[in-house]
Formats: sequence, C-alpha cells, structure tokens
Amino acid sequence: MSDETRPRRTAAVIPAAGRGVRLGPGAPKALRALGGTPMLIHAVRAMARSRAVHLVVVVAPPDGAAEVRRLLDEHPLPDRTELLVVPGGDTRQESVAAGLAALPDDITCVLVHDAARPLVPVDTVDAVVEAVRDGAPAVVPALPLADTVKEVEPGKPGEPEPVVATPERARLRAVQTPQGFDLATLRRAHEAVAVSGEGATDDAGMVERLGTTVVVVPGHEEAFKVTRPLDLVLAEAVLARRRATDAY
Ligand SMILES: Nc1ccn([C@@H]2O[C@H](COP(=O)(O)OP(=O)(O)OP(=O)(O)O)[C@@H](O)[C@H]2O)c(=O)n1
Ligand SMILES: C[C@](O)(CO)[C@H](O)COP(=O)(O)O
Repeated sequence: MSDETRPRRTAAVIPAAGRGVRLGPGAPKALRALGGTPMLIHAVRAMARSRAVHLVVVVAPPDGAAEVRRLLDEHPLPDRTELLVVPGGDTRQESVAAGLAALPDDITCVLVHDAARPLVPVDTVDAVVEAVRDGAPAVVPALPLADTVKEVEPGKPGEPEPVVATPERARLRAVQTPQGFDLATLRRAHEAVAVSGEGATDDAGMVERLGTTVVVVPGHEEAFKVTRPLDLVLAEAVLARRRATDAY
C-alpha cells in the first residue's frame, strides 16, 4: 500500500500510571472517583467523544492493567472507539513511551492526554487534531496566565528564594493536554530524550528540543489538571454543573 492510500488514523495515549502523591493518600489518582466514576473513565470518554479519535491506549499503573481493563469493560464507552491497555513506567515520560510503543502501523496522528485532565471538552480535542491534520507536527492547547510569574534561584528548603527574573506575562501560556503530534515526530523526540537522559515535563517540550516548531491552539478552563485536593473540589463542581445542564 502506498503512503497516499494508507489509512490515516488518530490514536490517543492516556498516561494514567501516576500515584497522585500531591492529591494525598489513596488509590492511584486515575482510579479515584469523580462524580462516582473513576477519573480515568472520564478522560477516556473525553477522547472517545471526538469522532476524529479511532483508538485509545490507556497506560495503566504498572500493577493495575487488569483493574483498568475491568473498569473499561464495566463503563459504557462508544463502540466505534478501539481500546488498548498497557502497563506504565516510573515517570510520565516512560509511561507515554510505553503507549507509543503499542500503537499499530496505521496511526499517523497521536494525542497524548493526561488522565488527570478528565473534563477537557471535545471542541478542544477536535481543535488539536485538526491543527495536526492541517500539517502542524506538534500542537498544544494553552491559556494565558492570570498570575505574574517569577523565575527564582532555588534555595535551601525553608529559606526565601531570590527572584532572578520576571518574564513578560503576555508572552507566557499555561499548557494543557491533549497535545497532538505527527506520530513519527513524537517517536523521534522520545528516542532523543531517552538517549540524552534528560527529563521533560511535557511531550511538546521534547519536540522543541528536536528544533521542530510547536504551535498553540486555545485551551479551555475546564481542561485543568487535577493535581491537589482543591482541584478535585473544582472538578466535582464542574461535573455537577454539566450533569445539571447537559445530557452528560
Ligand atoms: N509514572 C507516571 C507518572 C504520571 N503519569 C500520568 O501523567 C499524568 C500527569 O501526571 P501528574 O498529574 O503529575 O500525576 P501523578 O504523577 O499521578 O501526580 P503526583 O506527581 O502528584 O504523584 C497523570 O495522568 C499521571 O497518571 C503516568 O502515566 N506515569
Ligand atoms: C503535561 C502537562 O499536563 C502539561 O501542563 C504537565 O506538564 C504534566 O505535569 P505533571 O507534573 O506530570 O502533572
């Protein structure tokens, strides 16, 4: 089959193997309930709601693949979406790499979406896919910042940290997921970072290190990451409002 006739399908990799230390003691964060349903199921539904997404790969806690498979079987999800579960690694980067390794050959566009961002609206997902399909090798949804940001010289714990710079806020963006990529580009970026041994806090940052341009599309306030206990309170409130106003 030539490159032109080969099907061009999109997959979403959902890293869900983190412990959720900042959320406090309990089950792995992705398995904790939001509105009575595991956060991971909300994240899978958020990807599956997009008609552009054909396959969802869930990267489970290393010893939790069977439990994740069971949860996916128990909760209704659209029939058109294929699902795969693979075990994750010690870092987000390793977990994403495990998801990428599981993708079949007909995938050309990949989204990487935190299980910890369960409420991202489908319009944001579609906007990211569309920008990749229009030719951008790497796309991130992002929002302008409300706070001023300072760069500091990290000091000893408990000691005040000196400020070294105040970046111009109008040029800064807070980056969310799903981040979208041409699959070959993201695989190259992960291989380069694995060889260099450097870490990265997001996938687009690895692509930037290849010298490849990453572009920004508008993010959404409800795509926030559930990181600390207060985020869970906000997520419950957003979900309750959706359930009261939409057929959610
Ligand atoms: N080894 C890891 C670490 C993180 N993640 C995933 O990466 C996403 C973003 O990470 P974060 O919000 O930092 O989750 P945790 O690592 O679980 O949080 P914490 O740092 O508080 O433990 C989450 O969906 C998380 O499950 C992962 O798949 N594998
Ligand atoms: C990928 C990410 O959500 C973009 O904002 C973020 O970098 C993940 O950071 P975390 O510390 O692993 O939650």
